Amino acid sequence: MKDNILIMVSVEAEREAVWRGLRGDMRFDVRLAGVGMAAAAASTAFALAEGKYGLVVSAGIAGGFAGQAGIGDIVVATEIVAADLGSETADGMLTLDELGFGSSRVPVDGQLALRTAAAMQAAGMQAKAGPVLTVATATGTAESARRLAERVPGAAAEGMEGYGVAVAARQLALPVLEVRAVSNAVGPRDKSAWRIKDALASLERACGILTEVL
Ligand SMILES: O=C(O)c1cccc(C(=O)CC[C@H]2O[C@@H](n3cnc4c(=O)[nH]cnc43)[C@H](O)[C@@H]2O)c1
Repeated sequence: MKDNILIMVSVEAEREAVWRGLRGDMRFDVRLAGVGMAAAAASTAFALAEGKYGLVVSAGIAGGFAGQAGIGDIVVATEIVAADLGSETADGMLTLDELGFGSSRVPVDGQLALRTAAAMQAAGMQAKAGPVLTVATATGTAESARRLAERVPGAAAEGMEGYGVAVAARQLALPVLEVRAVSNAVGPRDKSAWRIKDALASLERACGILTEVL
């Protein structure tokens, strides 16, 4: 890709891991989005107003859904889904699409997502392509994890920023990718079980592959 690429991460530790992986590739800018959809959308819009980019990437650590992505695995989003954005009803949740207020899903370039995941696999990484959820509240119970997996079949990972980054990119008709390294299982909250170092090491390696694929 000839155009510059904007990578949005939520916290400094992620930014450092991404930078190490990019090994000085000057096509990439890495910016802090903050935590959560709103901060991510605002920070991305600000970054896009300042620079000219051909692709926007949301990157960071994430929770992995059981049976889909384990600790240290990489998930490249095939779609970015705001999984808890909408309205609760007695019969379940209504998405933005069902409410007629736009869409809770942002499509990504499916070919690019598959190619990126395949390049990571070819380099020996545990990587897969699948839906990545954006949630306002990190999942903390088995029941919530089950409900989300049912709402979005094949959901592979959840983070808190992807949809915000993607909505900002979409305003300028820019393509978007989301790359997440799994630090914990989606389910009952147990911060002592988070393997942030492992996830950051995977994220670093994944970003090395991005320099070859993009
Ligand atoms: O404590 C640290 O050293 C540290 C280093 C890097 C990142 C963190 C974070 O806590 C980042 C928060 C960020 O992580 C995403 N995330 C991770 N797991 C989940 C999850 O199970 N559900 C939702 N989001 C998750 C999320 O995108 C947060 O913004 C700490």
